[in-house]
Amino acid sequence: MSLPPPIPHEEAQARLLAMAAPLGSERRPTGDTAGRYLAAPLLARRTQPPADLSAMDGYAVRADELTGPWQVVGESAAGHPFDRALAPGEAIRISTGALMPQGEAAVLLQENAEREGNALRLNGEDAATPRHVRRNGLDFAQGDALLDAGTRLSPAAVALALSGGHGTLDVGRLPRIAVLDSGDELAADPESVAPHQIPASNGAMLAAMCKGLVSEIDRLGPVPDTMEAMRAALAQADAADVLVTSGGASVGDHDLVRPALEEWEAEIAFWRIAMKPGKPLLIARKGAQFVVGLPGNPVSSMVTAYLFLLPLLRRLAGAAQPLPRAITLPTLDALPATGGRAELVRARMGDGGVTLLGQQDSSALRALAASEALIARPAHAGEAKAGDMVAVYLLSGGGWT
Ligand SMILES: Nc1nc2c(c(=O)[nH]1)N[C@H]1C(S)=C(S)[C@@H](COP(=O)(O)OP(=O)(O)OC[C@H]3O[C@@H](n4cnc5c(N)ncnc54)[C@H](O)[C@@H]3O)O[C@H]1N2
Ligand code: MOO
Repeated sequence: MSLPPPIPHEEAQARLLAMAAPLGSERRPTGDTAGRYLAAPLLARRTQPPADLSAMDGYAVRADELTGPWQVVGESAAGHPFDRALAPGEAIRISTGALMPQGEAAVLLQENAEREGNALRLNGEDAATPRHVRRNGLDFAQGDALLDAGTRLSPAAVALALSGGHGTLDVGRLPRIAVLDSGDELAADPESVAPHQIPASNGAMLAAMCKGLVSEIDRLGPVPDTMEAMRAALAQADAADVLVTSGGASVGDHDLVRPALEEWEAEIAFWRIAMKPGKPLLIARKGAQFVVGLPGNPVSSMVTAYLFLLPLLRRLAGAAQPLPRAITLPTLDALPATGGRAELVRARMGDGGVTLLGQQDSSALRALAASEALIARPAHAGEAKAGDMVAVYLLSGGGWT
């Protein structure tokens, strides 16, 4: 069999994303949209703050009377405004977030005031100042652009949308996926594993990675290495927007994913990527459905899911920027020169940089579970010395999922 030459992973990512478009949108209560992607630009429906507010607890005074003394004539509490301008010599009690009185006014901090009955004066510390006033529209004004289409709704973005007067939001519809484990050696029950078997672990790992980006996950398999079994399993994947397979993607006699997909009438878009781990990655389409065929080795499966599957799901869910973002950090260890494939090296965060994990075999789950970052080394790179800057994807506490 003559094999297609492996393509660079950046090119493969671009080709995959160019094939995909957002699935459409649905309207959801804003409070339920964290993690979703905004389907349209969001404009403010109101101004925030809607009036000048006090930023501190204390007293509101006239802006032309910053040193007093004053007479306290009332109060503005949050939600209970004082509804007139101050006359000369007047002050009102004011709390943080409460409306300032009408007219130009300033705030005297409570800690800087001395009060006896309603008589109020400075206590020798700072005078009243307009700096403690939050001006009308400080955050945004009605009609301002708050968020772009395709933005991921972080918890803060949800708060912003609510503050902007939006009780519901149009967000991208989430894809439905099927995740298929394949291989004769896989045991479904990790507590009952014959010596010639290993527990099926990729499906659960992949499902966990996709959670939050999908509406439903159908788990299929483990599917034995026969065309009949594969045929039966694929027949159950018809409702999925994306079918994810792991294993059986390489060139062995029992690697049936590709022939089974072809028989299922999926069209192979590309197969084989110049990256380590992850060379046998396969992308196919059946009508509007995508197939992401991940390599079976657990590390290869995870890394290719991170670089291809999750970006595809994000794009389908409406993300404007679906790819993970690498940052640059010093490597604390020397790294060997690379060959013809880009390398994704499992690493941990160290003191002032990244440090590589000892076991880099693509079957090694212990090192994978310990990894907090992937160092991305280009193909044909020379040796890196300790202290050299390298591109890093953060998987833990900052993973761009
Ligand atoms: N002659 C060649 N052999 C191989 C090549 C190659 O280019 N030429 N590529 C190697 C690379 S790179 C990888 S990666 C593997 C991937 O092969 P497959 O995708 O066909 O995966 P399998 O052979 O089915 O399985 C590999 C490995 O992973 C274990 N596995 C599979 N599925 C699961 C699962 N759901 N849970 C846990 N573990 C799983 C499986 O038992 C194998 O140990 O091919 C190389 N070979
Ligand atoms: O690419 Mo395989 O994924 O090297 O083990």
